Amino acid sequence: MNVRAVADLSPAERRALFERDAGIEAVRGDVEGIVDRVREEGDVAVREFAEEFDGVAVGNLDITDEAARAHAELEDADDPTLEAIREAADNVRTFHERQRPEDWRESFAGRELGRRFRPIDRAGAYVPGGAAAYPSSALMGVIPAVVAGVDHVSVTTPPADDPNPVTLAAIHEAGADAVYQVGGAQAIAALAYGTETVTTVEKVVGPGNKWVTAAKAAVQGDVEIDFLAGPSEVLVLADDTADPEYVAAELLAQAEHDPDASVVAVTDDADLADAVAEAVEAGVADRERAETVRAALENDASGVLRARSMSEAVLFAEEYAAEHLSIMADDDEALLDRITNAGSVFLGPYSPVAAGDYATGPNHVLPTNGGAKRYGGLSVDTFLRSSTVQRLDRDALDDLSETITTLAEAEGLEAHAESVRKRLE
Ligand SMILES: NC(=O)c1ccc[n+]([C@@H]2O[C@H](COP(=O)([O-])OP(=O)(O)OC[C@H]3O[C@@H](n4cnc5c(N)ncnc54)[C@H](O)[C@@H]3O)[C@@H](O)[C@H]2O)c1
Ligand SMILES: N[C@H](CO)Cc1c[nH]c[nH+]1
Ligand SMILES: [Zn+2]
Repeated sequence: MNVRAVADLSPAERRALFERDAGIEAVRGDVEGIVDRVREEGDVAVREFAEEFDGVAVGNLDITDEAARAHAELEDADDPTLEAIREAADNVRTFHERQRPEDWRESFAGRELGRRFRPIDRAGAYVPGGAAAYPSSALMGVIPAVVAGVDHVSVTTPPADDPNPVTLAAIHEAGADAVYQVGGAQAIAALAYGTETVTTVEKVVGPGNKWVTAAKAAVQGDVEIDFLAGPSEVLVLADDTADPEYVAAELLAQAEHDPDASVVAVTDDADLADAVAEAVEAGVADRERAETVRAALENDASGVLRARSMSEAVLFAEEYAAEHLSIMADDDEALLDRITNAGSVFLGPYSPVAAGDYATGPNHVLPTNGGAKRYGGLSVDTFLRSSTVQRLDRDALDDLSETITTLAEAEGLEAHAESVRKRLE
């Protein structure tokens, strides 16, 4: 990786970093074709796409019972992976239970006003599983829905000749009601529009590669979605106290997700920048998934950057609006105070992003492509809708009547004004 100065970035380089789209735009047309076919042809199209993109001749699309069996088998074998899933699930559940909002009512001046929160009925969570298996994403997608009280949670995950038992067990442990072996854009379309086998849902959530993410953008409007959670990203904001090996480890970790992943380090220390670039190079060689890692590192949206000051580095981080922001610096809290745009922030040398990816409890389904400027990650709120409640006594209506009727008349809506006057006659 070569080191570039933030101040010397060309307009095209800045665009690649700040308007990164992880290849999603390029597959939009293909994805629309996939979505349309699933909408029109249902299971037939889903099976054809499974053959074409996953190389699997799918038997039964519904694998809910297989997930329960995989879970029971790991349990019978006292499998340590199931133990890890359970501990992670407990932490995710605990963190999300704190997010459940309380209904409230307040009375004053004869007005009783309030807000109530109710879960949606049916949610669908995509659990990725193309190049790697993602049992952790099953916990992150399903548990918040269960905590919110969603009545029916479906999961789709890519098909395989030998489905990953750990992913299936995690989906079951998380509390999914139905599991379908469908991957990619076709899975998102199946959840959005329904097929003979896959039940339609009210909201589709979850992360995935560029095809999954483009499909969520395509169905948005016909069905609710959480937000776009595409190929992973990390931005490390580091000063001269950071260990270059730790910074490099963060870049390598998120780079192994996808050739379209974006990984960046920005620092005011020129020596650190050089050392990070060197450590990344040394770390790519001979590793598993080296091709994926190399492609992600060479991405136009990745790089090691030198800033003239930590203030310039912070401004860069604000504009970048990373999915994951790791701050390894002496006064990390002071830097954090100046940051508003980030999906999840990891403070200090002992808080690797992997801790949040798997085990601490906060959700790892987070906005990519700068979405952190506009919304936060998956949470219990994602699965709730609110309604407001109001009750007025006669005096309270009388007190407000002038305001109501004046505004109604200003809008030319006489029947609105009349509905108030009638009650006060
Ligand atoms: N942002 C987040 O919160 C977050 C969280 C976890 C994972 N992720 C991301 O999820 C992604 C997982 O990607 P993955 O590929 O391993 O699994 P995936 O399940 O997202 O994608 C696999 C599917 O892609 C489809 N596909 C593959 N090649 C295709 C082609 N040429 N045309 C059409 N469709 C095709 C197939 O249908 C396959 O089932 C990674 O990008 C990872 O970074 C993001
Ligand atoms: N880093 C991913 C979110 O972008 C989540 C994940 C799952 N497994 C490992 N990592
Ligand atoms: Zn990760």
